[in-house]
Amino acid sequence: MDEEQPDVAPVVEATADDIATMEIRGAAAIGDAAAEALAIQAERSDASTPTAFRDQLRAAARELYETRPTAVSLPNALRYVLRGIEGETVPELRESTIEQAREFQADLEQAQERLGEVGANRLRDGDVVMTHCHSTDALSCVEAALDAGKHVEAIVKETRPRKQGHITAEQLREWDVPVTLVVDNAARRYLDDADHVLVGADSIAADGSVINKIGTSGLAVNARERGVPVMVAAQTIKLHPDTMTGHTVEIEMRDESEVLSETEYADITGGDRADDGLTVENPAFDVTPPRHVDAIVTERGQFPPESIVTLMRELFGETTGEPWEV
Ligand SMILES: O=C(COP(=O)(O)O)[C@H](O)[C@H](O)COP(=O)(O)O
Repeated sequence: MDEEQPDVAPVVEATADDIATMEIRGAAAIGDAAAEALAIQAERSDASTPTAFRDQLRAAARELYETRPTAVSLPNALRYVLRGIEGETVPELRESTIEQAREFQADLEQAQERLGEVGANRLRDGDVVMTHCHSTDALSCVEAALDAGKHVEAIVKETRPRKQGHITAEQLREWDVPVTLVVDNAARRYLDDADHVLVGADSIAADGSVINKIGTSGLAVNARERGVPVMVAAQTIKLHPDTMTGHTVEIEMRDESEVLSETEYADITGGDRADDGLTVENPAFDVTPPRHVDAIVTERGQFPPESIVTLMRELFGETTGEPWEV
């Protein structure tokens, strides 16, 4: 008989679903939502013993962890909360879990602000940035530059297939930043008009490789060829500690329906769904090697990609592991 699964609050399942379906998207937002879900799990737990409480929390963390594999902000958020919990009784454990989650969320917000100030120092008055996908870490650099009185303009890549660039364009227009929206294939042409490529990250590996939205690596290669510096804005929850011990970052493969509608599929195959001659691949992220990155901007300062491992070791030591596993 299956061992009875510990009760997980419905809001945790709803949050996990929102992350998996990208209702909640972007590494920072995903980390924040995971911490929030653990806090609510703790608040609503009906556990009668400390062991039952911890079992429920681990089950909630596993459910959240299994949503999307690439943004390390998700496991880093789960580790931060689960590792910091103290207490002997259920009320003590409940309070400690909520406290840890709120601390993580506050740190996230402060880190993004500090990161923005560091990144803004790299932006001169009148600079043009080219963006890819939608990164709140990257845009915090633009916001800080605007707050410092600098004029910034943006060339925004739409970022197929889900066009997250539209979110970036909307945010920049709210800040009255002039925006030129282009299709992804136009990026190389418009690099001539850009002073920086400014992107975010889902994970940063120990060798300085940057895992971010699909298309980032090609943009970085073109930027290098055009002599446009590539700035990666990534707070330290994006550092992927498992890569210090040789693990690689899983690249999420998303559904073909994001690339091709049923109608388009039928048009191509003449309506023959059984046509196995058509394959649609939809990797959501790619890996940009450190040689194509000029600076990784964090809340702890900026780092050449080759030296990010020193910060990773300082912050994460050798400890990684998955405290949600029984
Ligand atoms: O690749 C994406 C989002 O991918 P998706 O839309 O598939 O989640 C973003 O550039 C990073 O997550 C950084 O975002 P932030 O700086 O906001 O953490």
